[in-house]
Amino acid sequence: MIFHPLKLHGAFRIALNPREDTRGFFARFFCTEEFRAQGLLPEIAQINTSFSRAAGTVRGLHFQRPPAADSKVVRCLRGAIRDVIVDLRARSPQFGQWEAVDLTAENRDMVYVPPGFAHGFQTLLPDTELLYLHGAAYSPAHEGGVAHDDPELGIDWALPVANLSPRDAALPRLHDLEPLAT
Ligand SMILES: Cc1cn([C@H]2C[C@H](O)[C@@H](COP(=O)(O)OP(=O)(O)O[C@H]3O[C@@H](C)C(=O)[C@@H](O)[C@H]3O)O2)c(=O)[nH]c1=O
Repeated sequence: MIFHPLKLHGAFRIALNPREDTRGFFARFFCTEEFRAQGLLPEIAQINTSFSRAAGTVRGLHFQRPPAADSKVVRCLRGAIRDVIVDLRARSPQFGQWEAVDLTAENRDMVYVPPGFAHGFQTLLPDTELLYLHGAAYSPAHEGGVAHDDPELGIDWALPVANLSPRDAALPRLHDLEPLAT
Protein backbone atom coordinates (compact mmCIF):
# COMPACT_ATOMS: atom_id res chain seq x y z
CA MET A 1 0.00 0.00 0.00
CA ILE A 2 1.27 3.45 -0.82
CA PHE A 3 0.29 6.25 1.57
CA HIS A 4 0.04 9.79 0.18
CA PRO A 5 -0.58 12.43 2.87
CA LEU A 6 -3.36 14.83 1.94
CA LYS A 7 -3.28 18.59 2.54
CA LEU A 8 -5.47 18.08 5.65
CA HIS A 9 -3.14 16.74 8.32
CA GLY A 10 -3.76 13.11 9.27
CA ALA A 11 -5.77 12.24 6.14
CA PHE A 12 -4.33 10.08 3.37
CA ARG A 13 -4.99 8.89 -0.13
CA ILE A 14 -3.95 5.25 -0.22
CA ALA A 15 -2.95 3.58 -3.46
CA LEU A 16 -2.60 -0.13 -3.99
CA ASN A 17 0.85 -1.55 -4.57
CA PRO A 18 -0.07 -4.34 -6.97
CA ARG A 19 2.09 -7.37 -7.77
CA GLU A 20 1.30 -7.90 -11.44
CA ASP A 21 1.63 -11.05 -13.49
CA THR A 22 0.02 -12.48 -16.59
CA ARG A 23 -3.22 -13.20 -14.71
CA GLY A 24 -3.66 -9.67 -13.42
CA PHE A 25 -2.52 -8.53 -9.97
CA PHE A 26 -2.58 -9.22 -6.25
CA ALA A 27 -2.49 -6.40 -3.71
CA ARG A 28 -3.12 -5.64 -0.06
CA PHE A 29 -6.43 -3.92 0.50
CA PHE A 30 -5.78 -3.30 4.19
CA CYS A 31 -2.91 -4.08 6.54
CA THR A 32 -2.92 -3.45 10.29
CA GLU A 33 0.88 -3.27 10.46
CA GLU A 34 1.19 -0.78 7.61
CA PHE A 35 -1.59 1.38 9.06
CA ARG A 36 0.15 1.44 12.46
CA ALA A 37 3.51 2.26 10.84
CA GLN A 38 1.91 5.32 9.20
CA GLY A 39 0.24 6.41 12.44
CA LEU A 40 -3.22 5.51 11.14
CA LEU A 41 -5.82 3.81 13.33
CA PRO A 42 -6.01 0.14 12.32
CA GLU A 43 -9.23 -0.84 14.12
CA ILE A 44 -12.11 -2.06 11.97
CA ALA A 45 -15.37 -2.26 13.89
CA GLN A 46 -17.73 -2.34 10.93
CA ILE A 47 -17.59 -2.73 7.15
CA ASN A 48 -20.37 -0.96 5.23
CA THR A 49 -21.32 -0.59 1.61
CA SER A 50 -23.55 1.80 -0.31
CA PHE A 51 -24.97 1.86 -3.80
CA SER A 52 -26.20 5.01 -5.54
CA ARG A 53 -28.18 4.80 -8.77
CA ALA A 54 -27.78 8.28 -10.22
CA ALA A 55 -24.77 10.40 -11.05
CA GLY A 56 -24.75 13.62 -9.01
CA THR A 57 -26.03 11.93 -5.83
CA VAL A 58 -24.56 13.54 -2.72
CA ARG A 59 -24.32 11.74 0.64
CA GLY A 60 -22.99 13.57 3.68
CA LEU A 61 -21.30 15.32 5.20
CA HIS A 62 -21.34 12.93 8.17
CA PHE A 63 -19.37 12.23 11.35
CA GLN A 64 -19.76 10.58 14.74
CA ARG A 65 -19.01 12.43 17.97
CA PRO A 66 -16.84 10.99 20.76
CA PRO A 67 -16.91 8.46 22.30
CA ALA A 68 -18.14 6.95 19.01
CA ALA A 69 -15.83 9.03 16.77
CA ASP A 70 -14.65 6.84 13.93
CA SER A 71 -11.98 6.68 11.30
CA LYS A 72 -13.06 5.58 7.81
CA VAL A 73 -11.34 4.04 4.84
CA VAL A 74 -13.36 4.64 1.68
CA ARG A 75 -12.98 2.77 -1.59
CA CYS A 76 -15.08 2.96 -4.76
CA LEU A 77 -15.73 -0.54 -6.13
CA ARG A 78 -17.92 0.42 -9.08
CA GLY A 79 -18.43 3.77 -10.83
CA ALA A 80 -16.72 6.91 -9.54
CA ILE A 81 -17.03 9.50 -6.78
CA ARG A 82 -15.63 12.81 -5.69
CA ASP A 83 -14.84 12.10 -2.05
CA VAL A 84 -14.86 15.11 0.29
CA ILE A 85 -13.48 15.45 3.81
CA VAL A 86 -13.82 18.43 6.16
CA ASP A 87 -11.59 19.03 9.17
CA LEU A 88 -13.82 19.61 12.23
CA ARG A 89 -11.19 18.98 14.91
CA ALA A 90 -11.58 21.62 17.58
CA ARG A 91 -7.84 22.22 17.96
CA SER A 92 -6.87 21.95 14.31
CA PRO A 93 -5.35 24.97 12.56
CA GLN A 94 -7.11 23.58 9.44
CA PHE A 95 -10.57 23.60 11.09
CA GLY A 96 -13.26 24.20 8.47
CA GLN A 97 -11.04 23.37 5.50
CA TRP A 98 -12.13 20.73 2.98
CA GLU A 99 -10.34 18.55 0.48
CA ALA A 100 -11.55 16.35 -2.37
CA VAL A 101 -10.15 13.18 -3.94
CA ASP A 102 -11.59 11.35 -6.94
CA LEU A 103 -12.01 7.65 -6.24
CA THR A 104 -12.93 5.38 -9.13
CA ALA A 105 -13.29 1.68 -9.76
CA GLU A 106 -10.36 2.03 -12.15
CA ASN A 107 -7.87 3.91 -9.94
CA ARG A 108 -8.73 1.71 -6.91
CA ASP A 109 -7.50 4.45 -4.57
CA MET A 110 -8.83 4.84 -1.03
CA VAL A 111 -9.17 7.76 1.35
CA TYR A 112 -8.32 7.45 5.05
CA VAL A 113 -10.56 9.83 7.01
CA PRO A 114 -9.33 10.34 10.60
CA PRO A 115 -11.69 10.83 13.55
CA GLY A 116 -12.76 14.46 13.82
CA PHE A 117 -13.51 14.85 10.13
CA ALA A 118 -16.85 15.03 8.32
CA HIS A 119 -17.09 12.85 5.24
CA GLY A 120 -19.26 12.95 2.15
CA PHE A 121 -19.15 12.26 -1.55
CA GLN A 122 -20.82 12.85 -4.88
CA THR A 123 -21.25 10.13 -7.46
CA LEU A 124 -19.71 11.02 -10.82
CA LEU A 125 -21.24 8.03 -12.61
CA PRO A 126 -24.49 6.06 -12.29
CA ASP A 127 -24.58 2.76 -10.38
CA THR A 128 -21.75 3.62 -8.04
CA GLU A 129 -20.86 1.31 -5.19
CA LEU A 130 -18.66 2.08 -2.18
CA LEU A 131 -17.01 0.05 0.52
CA TYR A 132 -16.17 1.56 3.92
CA LEU A 133 -14.01 0.26 6.73
CA HIS A 134 -15.17 1.98 9.93
CA GLY A 135 -13.06 2.30 13.05
CA ALA A 136 -16.08 2.42 15.35
CA ALA A 137 -19.55 0.90 15.30
CA TYR A 138 -22.53 2.90 14.06
CA SER A 139 -24.01 4.93 16.90
CA PRO A 140 -27.14 6.90 16.00
CA ALA A 141 -26.90 8.76 19.32
CA HIS A 142 -23.52 10.21 18.31
CA GLU A 143 -24.05 10.91 14.62
CA GLY A 144 -23.88 14.41 13.27
CA GLY A 145 -23.31 16.25 10.05
CA VAL A 146 -22.74 19.51 8.28
CA ALA A 147 -24.54 20.86 5.22
CA HIS A 148 -22.94 19.96 1.90
CA ASP A 149 -23.80 23.45 0.57
CA ASP A 150 -22.67 25.54 3.53
CA PRO A 151 -21.30 28.71 1.90
CA GLU A 152 -18.69 28.96 4.64
CA LEU A 153 -17.24 25.64 3.45
CA GLY A 154 -17.69 26.50 -0.24
CA ILE A 155 -17.36 22.92 -1.48
CA ASP A 156 -16.95 22.74 -5.20
CA TRP A 157 -19.14 19.75 -6.16
CA ALA A 158 -18.42 18.36 -9.61
CA LEU A 159 -22.03 18.00 -10.81
CA PRO A 160 -25.41 19.51 -9.96
CA VAL A 161 -26.36 18.07 -6.57
CA ALA A 162 -29.02 15.32 -6.74
CA ASN A 163 -30.85 12.91 -4.45
CA LEU A 164 -30.09 14.33 -1.03
CA SER A 165 -31.64 12.31 1.80
CA PRO A 166 -34.11 14.24 4.00
CA ARG A 167 -31.57 14.04 6.82
CA ASP A 168 -28.79 15.46 4.67
CA ALA A 169 -31.02 18.25 3.37
CA ALA A 170 -31.60 19.39 6.97
CA LEU A 171 -28.00 19.29 8.25
CA PRO A 172 -26.75 22.40 10.07
CA ARG A 173 -24.08 24.78 8.90
CA LEU A 174 -20.55 24.78 10.26
CA HIS A 175 -21.30 28.00 12.16
CA ASP A 176 -23.99 26.18 14.20
CA LEU A 177 -21.86 23.13 15.02
CA GLU A 178 -19.85 22.37 18.07
CA PRO A 179 -16.32 21.46 16.88
CA LEU A 180 -15.32 17.83 17.44
CA ALA A 181 -13.16 17.04 20.44
CA THR A 182 -10.74 14.32 19.33
C1 LIG B 1 -24.18 3.73 8.77
C2 LIG B 1 -25.40 2.93 9.21
C3 LIG B 1 -26.67 3.36 8.90
N1 LIG B 1 -27.72 2.67 9.31
C4 LIG B 1 -29.06 3.11 8.92
C5 LIG B 1 -29.41 4.56 9.21
C6 LIG B 1 -30.38 4.89 8.12
O1 LIG B 1 -31.69 4.51 8.50
C7 LIG B 1 -29.95 4.01 6.96
C8 LIG B 1 -29.17 4.77 5.89
O2 LIG B 1 -28.14 5.51 6.52
P1 LIG B 1 -27.70 6.90 5.98
O3 LIG B 1 -28.85 7.62 5.40
O4 LIG B 1 -26.92 7.57 7.07
O5 LIG B 1 -26.73 6.47 4.77
P2 LIG B 1 -25.65 7.37 4.07
O6 LIG B 1 -26.20 8.74 3.87
O7 LIG B 1 -25.12 6.66 2.91
O8 LIG B 1 -24.55 7.44 5.23
C9 LIG B 1 -23.20 7.30 4.90
O9 LIG B 1 -22.77 8.51 4.29
C10 LIG B 1 -21.39 8.59 4.01
C11 LIG B 1 -21.10 9.98 3.47
C12 LIG B 1 -20.52 8.18 5.14
O10 LIG B 1 -19.45 8.72 5.39
C13 LIG B 1 -20.98 6.97 5.88
O11 LIG B 1 -20.23 6.81 7.08
C14 LIG B 1 -22.44 7.02 6.20
O12 LIG B 1 -22.67 8.07 7.14
O13 LIG B 1 -29.13 2.98 7.51
C15 LIG B 1 -27.59 1.52 10.03
O14 LIG B 1 -28.60 0.87 10.42
N2 LIG B 1 -26.36 1.06 10.35
C16 LIG B 1 -25.26 1.73 9.97
O15 LIG B 1 -24.14 1.27 10.27
